[in-house]
Amino acid sequence: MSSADLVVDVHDLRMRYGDTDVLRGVTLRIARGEVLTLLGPNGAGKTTTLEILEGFRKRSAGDVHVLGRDPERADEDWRARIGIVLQSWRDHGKWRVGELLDHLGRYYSPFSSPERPRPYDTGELLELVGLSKVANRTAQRLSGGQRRRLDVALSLVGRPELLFLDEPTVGFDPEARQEFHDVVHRLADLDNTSILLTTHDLDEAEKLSDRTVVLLGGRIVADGSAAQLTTQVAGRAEVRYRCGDQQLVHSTDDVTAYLRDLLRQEPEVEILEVRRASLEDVYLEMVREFDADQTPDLTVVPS
Ligand SMILES: Nc1ncnc2c1ncn2[C@@H]1O[C@H](COP(=O)(O)OP(=O)(O)OP(=O)(O)O)[C@@H](O)[C@H]1O
Repeated sequence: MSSADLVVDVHDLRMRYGDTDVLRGVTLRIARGEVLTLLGPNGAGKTTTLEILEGFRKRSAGDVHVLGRDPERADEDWRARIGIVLQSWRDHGKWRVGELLDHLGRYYSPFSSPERPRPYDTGELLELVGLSKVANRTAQRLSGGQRRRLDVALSLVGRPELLFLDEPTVGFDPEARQEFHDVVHRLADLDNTSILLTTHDLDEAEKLSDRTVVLLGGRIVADGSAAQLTTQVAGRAEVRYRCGDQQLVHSTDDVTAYLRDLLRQEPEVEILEVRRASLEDVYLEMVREFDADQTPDLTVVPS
């Protein structure tokens, strides 16, 4: 990957609060258009990492480049290219949703370019986040889920190249969550937006991201697509099927070969199901091993 394709390039990032080392050498790269989920238990240092990359927190050591710049020394021009979900608009609850987006969007006009027109057209943005019907409602009269969508809309108003989302779907109902997932997919596909998100929802990580990294003990202990992590860390899959009146279960690490033989030898097979370990199974196993003070199975998949 050339450095021009990298939106985030972090090497040996360290963060110490008092005498506690929270990040102990994080190395992480994110490519343009990539959606990456950062997983880790409470207190692992996810928010700290995001805040360092956003330029809101000074790191203790390490090299950090975001959109080619060191966030600690970046200017307004750089800031206009990243999207952060803030809740500061909540001081402006009397504004109507559409007007608030129009108003804050004006800040981004000087940073517009032919490839990336800024700001986002308000109508399009309202449509994208599913707030068109409440465009004329004041922000303070929105429901909790709608407020969260407005948070996201405001982070997108400058059509960011890189978007940071810290636990974006907390408090969403299943439908809002699904709609939000569609927004993330559209941003990555249509606008080539790179997205770094944190979540505690493993299903969400699996559905949304191209890559998942797991932060444990201040380091990244696994890095790969959900499929890579589940196959390489968990390995075997379970095949269940019914044959006559028998229900059978077989564990294998070569599902394709096993199924080929099975179907040749047992034409009566029905209700066939293949189950691989989910990302959640793999992640919980890593955390359990870590908590038990064992070295987790450090499978690092080269990106
Ligand atoms: N300003 C600070 N001063 C001292 N310690 C801090 C500070 N900010 C965070 N910490 C500590 O650093 C650790 C990592 O915190 P951080 O918020 O980055 O974790 P997290 O992975 O985002 O957790 P969560 O999943 O609970 O949001 C925690 O132990 C936290 O108490």
